[in-house]
Amino acid sequence: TTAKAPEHAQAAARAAELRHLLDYHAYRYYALDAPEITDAAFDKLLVELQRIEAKFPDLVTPDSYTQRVGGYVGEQFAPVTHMARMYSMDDAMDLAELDEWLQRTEDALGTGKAAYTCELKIDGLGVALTYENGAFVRAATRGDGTTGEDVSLNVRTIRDVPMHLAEAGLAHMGADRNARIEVRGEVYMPKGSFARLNEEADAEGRAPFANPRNAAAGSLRQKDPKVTAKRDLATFLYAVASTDPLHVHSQREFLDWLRDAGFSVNPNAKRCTSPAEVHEFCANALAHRADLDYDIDGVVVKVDAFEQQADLGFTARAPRWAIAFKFPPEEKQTVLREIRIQV
Ligand SMILES: CC(C)(CNC(=O)c1ccc(Oc2ccccc2)cc1)c1ccc2c(N)nc(N)nc2n1
Repeated sequence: TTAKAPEHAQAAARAAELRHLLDYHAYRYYALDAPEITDAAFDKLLVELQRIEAKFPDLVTPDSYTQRVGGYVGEQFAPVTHMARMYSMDDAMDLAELDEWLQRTEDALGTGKAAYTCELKIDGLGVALTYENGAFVRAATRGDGTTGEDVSLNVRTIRDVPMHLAEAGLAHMGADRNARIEVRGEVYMPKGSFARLNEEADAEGRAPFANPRNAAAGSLRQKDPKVTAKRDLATFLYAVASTDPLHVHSQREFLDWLRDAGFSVNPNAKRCTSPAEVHEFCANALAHRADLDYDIDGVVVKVDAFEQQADLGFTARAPRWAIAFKFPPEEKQTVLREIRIQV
C-alpha cells in the first residue's frame, strides 16, 4: 500500500486543482460571460478529473463538476416548502395601467421621486435554489408559491447553476457567509435549443413541444437527469427570499451580488429614475424581443431601494413594489405539420 500512497496523494492534489479550475472557468463562462479558455480545453480538464475519480472513487466530492449528471431516479419531486413565499406579481396590461401603478407607488412612498429597476420577464419556469455554507443543497419548482417539487438532481445538470457560491459573493456576506440562502429565478430553454429539440422530436415521430416554456417544464420534470442534461436548459436569477445575509440594499446591488456569487443574471436590467425612462425600457424591450435567444412575456418593474420595498410591503398575492408589464403574445410563424389527406 505504501507504493500506492504517493500516486494517490498526487491524484488527490491534482483532483482538487482540477475541481478549482473547472469552477473558476465555469464562473468565467456563465457568470461573467468572459471565458478565458476554449470549450475544448474545459472538456479536457473535465475528462482528466473524471479519469482520476474513476481510478480513485474516494476522491469524488458531491460538488465536483463531474457530479452534475447523476443520482438515481427515485428521489425526485418530493414536496418542498420554500423559505419564504415565492410571490407572483400584479399585471399591467398596457401603458395606462403601468402609469397608474407608477403613480400609486410614488403616492404611497410620498417621496415624489422613486428609482426603479426594470428587468426582462423571462418566459420560463420559476425555481428556488438553496445554498448552505456556500454549497448548493436543493432546487425546487415554484409550485403554488409556498410548496414546490424537489428538482435538485435535474437542476444540477444545468451548466450555469453554480454548485457553490463564488468567493466574491461569499466575501460580500462577511460573517454571514455560511448562512442558508434561497435565490429565485427562471429556468428557460433558449430558442435555438427549442428548435433543435422539436426537429429531433419530428424526426423520431414524437409530438413537438408547443413553446420553449413547455419544453423547459417538460425537461425539468424528467425522471432521468441524464435526459434533462441533454436539454440545454439555462437560468437567469433575479430575487432572494431574505436579503439580510447579503448586506445589499437595493435590487441593482442585489443583481450585482448574484453575478459576484457566480449566478447567471440577465444583462438587460436597468435602473430607471423616472416614469419616462421606464416607458423607454419597455418600448426598447418590446422592439428587440425577436432578437433575444429566449422568450420574454414582458418587463418587471421593481422599486429599487429595499427600504422602500419594505415600506410598501405585500398584498396576500403579490408585492406592492413590483409590477409585471405584459407584452401581447408574440405571433410565431408556427410550422404546421404536413397533413396528408388520403384522397
Ligand atoms: C419580485 C418577485 C415576486 C420575486 N420576489 C420574491 O419572490 C420575494 C419573496 C419574498 C421576499 O421577502 C420576504 C421574505 C420573508 C417574508 C415575506 C417576504 C422578497 C421577494 C418576482 C417574481 C417573478 C419575477 C420574474 N418572472 N422575472 C423577474 N425579472 N423578476 C421577478 N420577480
